[in-house]
Amino acid sequence: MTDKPGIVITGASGRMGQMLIKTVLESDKAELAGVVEREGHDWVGQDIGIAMGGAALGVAVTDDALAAFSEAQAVIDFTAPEATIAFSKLAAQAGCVHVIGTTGMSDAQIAALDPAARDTVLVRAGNMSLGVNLLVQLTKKVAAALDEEFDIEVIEAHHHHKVDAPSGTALMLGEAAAEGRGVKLADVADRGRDGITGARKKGDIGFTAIRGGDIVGEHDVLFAAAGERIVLRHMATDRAIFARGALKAALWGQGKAAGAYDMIDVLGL
Ligand SMILES: NC(=O)C1=CN([C@@H]2O[C@H](COP(=O)(O)OP(=O)(O)OC[C@H]3O[C@@H](n4cnc5c(N)ncnc54)[C@H](O)[C@@H]3O)[C@@H](O)[C@H]2O)C=CC1
Ligand SMILES: O=C(O)C1=N[C@H](C(=O)O)C[C@H](O)C1
Repeated sequence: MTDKPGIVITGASGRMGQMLIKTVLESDKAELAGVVEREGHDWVGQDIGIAMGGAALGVAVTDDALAAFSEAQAVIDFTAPEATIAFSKLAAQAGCVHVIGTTGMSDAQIAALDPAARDTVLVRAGNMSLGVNLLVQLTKKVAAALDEEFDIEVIEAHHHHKVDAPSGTALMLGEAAAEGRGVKLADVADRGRDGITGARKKGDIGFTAIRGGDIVGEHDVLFAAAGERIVLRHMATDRAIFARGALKAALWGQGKAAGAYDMIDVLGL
């Protein structure tokens, strides 16, 4: 027994799940308390070290999330929307901080997290990296300084496995641009142009999603006016940046009052 917070990673076999497990194992501030995969996955029951192709770690992959959460202080969850909603209820029941990196959640799915946030600390962000959260603040500032003569476009690129578009990060950047402009993103978002779209509507915030190869995650916020352009850019080349941010959030959440938080709160930006 140590006094380091015990962390459970859900979606253990996923791209982020494996990165998160490595990050927790390398940390001297936290311990790996458990790993969860979905029922029927062939990793369930195996030692996580062996499943990941290394030495045994003495932590078995389980599909019993509540049992795993009950032995931990925080859950880091980069899975899928319906799984994340179910985990939010179990994390609240177990009294764990719930760090959510899952993207592609509808407004109704995000609202379904509210009851859990009344009982526990829930930190959710479409991007857990320091760089992107700084970019969010810069985007808000630049959008506030410019008028509608500057067309705002958010362009993102990701690997070919990604299932949701626009990315969670693109939506964070779009929200920041809209907030800077003093408008609601839902009123001005232009997503998925195709065919005879008509000319661009002044004040719209456009989104473009590129999918290909192994791109980790790239985001541009373009402010384009007659005669000049400003581009704010973040390029992720290593998923470790998301995992480090998520672990920071899990540690930050210890002892905090129940509620819904984001990475701007965690990073104090
Ligand atoms: N917020 C951030 O900083 C970042 C967010 N993401 C998001 O994280 C999510 C996962 O991304 P990847 O790891 O690339 O996907 P992935 O497809 O490699 O992994 C998802 C994992 O979740 C597991 N899973 C699904 N349902 C489950 C359930 N009910 N119980 C337990 N496990 C379950 C799957 O079996 C799989 O192992 C996506 O929504 C992605 O957009 C990814 C990178 C950074
Ligand atoms: O699915 C991914 O890979 C990523 N998802 C997040 C998003 O939707 O923005 C964050 C990062 O860009 C990688």
